[in-house]
Amino acid sequence: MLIGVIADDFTGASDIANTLSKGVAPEGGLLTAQYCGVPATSANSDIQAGVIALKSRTSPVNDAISESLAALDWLLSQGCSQIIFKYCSTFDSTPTGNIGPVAEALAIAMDENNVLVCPAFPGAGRTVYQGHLFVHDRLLNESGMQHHPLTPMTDPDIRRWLQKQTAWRVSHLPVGELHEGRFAPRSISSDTQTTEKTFLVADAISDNDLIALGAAFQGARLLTGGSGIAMGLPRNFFKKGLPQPTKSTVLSNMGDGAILAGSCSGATRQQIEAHAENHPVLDIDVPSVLSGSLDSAALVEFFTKHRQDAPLVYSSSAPEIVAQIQEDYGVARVAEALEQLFAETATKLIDLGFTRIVVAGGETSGSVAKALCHHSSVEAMHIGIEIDPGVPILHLDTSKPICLALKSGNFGARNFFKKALDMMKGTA
Ligand SMILES: Nc1ncnc2c1ncn2[C@@H]1O[C@H](COP(=O)(O)OP(=O)(O)OP(=O)(O)O)[C@@H](O)[C@H]1O
Ligand SMILES: O=C(O)[C@@H](O)C(=O)CO
Repeated sequence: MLIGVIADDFTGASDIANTLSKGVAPEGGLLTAQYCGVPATSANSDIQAGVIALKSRTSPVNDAISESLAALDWLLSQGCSQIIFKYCSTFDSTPTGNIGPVAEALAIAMDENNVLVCPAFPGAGRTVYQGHLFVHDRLLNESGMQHHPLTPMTDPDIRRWLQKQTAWRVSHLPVGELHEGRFAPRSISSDTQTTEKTFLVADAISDNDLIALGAAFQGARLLTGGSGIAMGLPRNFFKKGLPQPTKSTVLSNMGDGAILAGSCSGATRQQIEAHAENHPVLDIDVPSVLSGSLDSAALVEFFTKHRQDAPLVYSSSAPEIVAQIQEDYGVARVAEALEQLFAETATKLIDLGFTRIVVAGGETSGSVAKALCHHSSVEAMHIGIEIDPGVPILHLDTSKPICLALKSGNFGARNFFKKALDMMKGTA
């Protein structure tokens, strides 16, 4: 294993696994596997990039640090020479969040003093300019992310937000300097290294910027960012003579499909609306879930009844409704109840012969993927074709074919759900 990734959620993990697996033309990418948590056993020897999916994005700082360090130990023991800490391209965290503390802990463990920070993912509209994060043409705090149920992003200046989470110095690598070629390959970790512990927030407004950063940081043992930061990294290994891997993930005899949406993000809500135009959908009544009168049996009944018709069940609601529910019942209690409901439902569906499961939302995907991996006794998922930017088909490493798509809340085109199920069947 050459590159190891510690991802703070499951959709983010499949996003960066997709980037590493695709690489950039002409060389392409690495043979990549995604793991549900820290594996208990060693990776297959042909795997070149390993992505450990944690569910630590909203965990307390100390828990996130210890899980991330355990992931680091495993990745280093598999031979990785470069580690990426993957967080969200919208830098999802709170002022007391764990991105800064986890990055610090990993840097200390790896003896790195200057650590890159770059959430940019231009393919999904996320760019960093003058240290500020944009989602398409809006600043982060005007993009809808200011209403996120768990991590409302109210400041677009990544330097200022990160500085709230860390005592390390936070500095800036302006895109102008990158364009002027002032970051010659390999120069960053040698020439500009300072002994003062520093996070370098890098601008990146295009894929080319990320590829240039990948070349400039090829000597870095630790990088942090969104999935875009991995774009330029496989090339560094191919340039050193790594042979291109053979990849084969085949879709055949796939069973019925189901869609579970727990994301309240704008894009997911529009995708649900689009899907509802031609497919059966069920809106979960959250208070009934909390009172115990609505459970996974009811959802399974709905899915079974409509199993041929791409059925979708969702809890997603508008920000004001989510805020009210959270005020009435508590943020954590609602999240836990819904995530458990989705996870239980998904495992029951697998037992009933469903083999294509699409999930929307990072936290929601985390509970569903963990439950399915546990249920099927697998640790690894292989990376298949990309459905929409940042969302690949994942193949569970089981004897009977099971595919998953874990969609980040704001990813995907309007017709994502139908497209995903069709692609998983091999008919799109
Ligand atoms: N109607 C609702 N009311 C309150 N909370 C909800 C509701 N529906 C979902 N949630 C919770 O909100 C959280 C949504 O987070 P999740 O990570 O799944 O989606 P997301 O943030 O849109 O996705 P991503 O992290 O990929 O951007 C989950 O914990 C989910 O259980
Ligand atoms: O970076 C992103 O936007 C996604 O991979 C993600 O982490 C959302 O949960």
